[in-house]
Amino acid sequence: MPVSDSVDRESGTETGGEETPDGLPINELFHSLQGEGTLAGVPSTFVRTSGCNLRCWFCDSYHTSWEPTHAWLGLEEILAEIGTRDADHVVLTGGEPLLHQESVDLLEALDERGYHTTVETNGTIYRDAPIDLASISPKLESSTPTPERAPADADAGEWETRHERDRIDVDTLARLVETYDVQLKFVVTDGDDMPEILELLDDLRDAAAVPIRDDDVLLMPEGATRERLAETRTRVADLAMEHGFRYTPRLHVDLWNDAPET
Ligand SMILES: C[S@@+](CC[C@H](N)C(=O)[O-])C[C@H]1O[C@@H](n2cnc3c(N)ncnc32)[C@H](O)[C@@H]1O
Ligand SMILES: Nc1nc2[nH]cc(C(=O)O)c2c(=O)[nH]1
Ligand code: SF4
Ligand SMILES: [Mg+2]
Repeated sequence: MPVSDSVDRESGTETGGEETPDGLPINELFHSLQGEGTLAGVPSTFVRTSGCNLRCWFCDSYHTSWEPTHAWLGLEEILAEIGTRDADHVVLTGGEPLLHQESVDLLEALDERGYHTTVETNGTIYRDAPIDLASISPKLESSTPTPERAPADADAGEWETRHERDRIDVDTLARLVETYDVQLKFVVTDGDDMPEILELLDDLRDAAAVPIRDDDVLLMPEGATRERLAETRTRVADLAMEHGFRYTPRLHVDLWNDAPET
């Protein structure tokens, strides 16, 4: 299903009202290899919902956050599309997929059908759902859309404040790590990001009733393009080795650069 370049129906979460029942705003749905994290390389079907409660300046899924577009698909339509792909792993991503109550229904239906589910989330929203891997990417200060960093054509104004206010919620993160198998996947540019990661891990380890292993912590280089990744990845790999955390590549960027549906 190609990237949607329009909005075919208003989403409740975007208008501040109730979500329209039975369905989700879908930006794209495609088959690829999981490009990030502990399951990198696994053939997977990606379902990308539209709409996000944050606005990272570097967001590689601009059409789900800064300029959200979608086609509204019913759950049965989404399941049928997934069924046509030859993969038993499904990655629910966005935007922020846990904004939508209907994501829980989709995850339940996928679980009933025997799929392995990964949810890519910024970790600011908790929902109770059958999630096999919660792939949490807490957003660091370096993601905030300051005037210097915000996309040139974007209406950044109030988003700088909202992003900074909402990007970290330790209690929600603790609940997620207590409930699900998790990976904590930090987007890193350079060593300046490390003190904040270490401090957040300290806070989270204090707050959570389960251990968080260094093995559950992944450093991922910032970069939506091959050119940008070439600048960041060696530095980030060195930081991972220095701190005893994992490094994750962005295989899809290496393979297909920033092409849609990859
Ligand atoms: C588009 S987000 C959607 C899921 C959720 N909103 C989140 O941020 O985790 C999917 C993944 O891409 C990562 N990401 C987005 N833009 C990136 C960039 N420019 N460089 C590296 N990772 C990026 C996010 O941190 C997240 O792990
Ligand atoms: N191949 C591929 N792997 C991914 N892993 C997480 C992604 C995401 O955007 O959430 C993603 C993506 O967009 N493409
Ligand atoms: S939280 Fe995820 S989808 Fe939202 S702006 Fe940041 S990277 Fe993009
Ligand atoms: Mg992506």
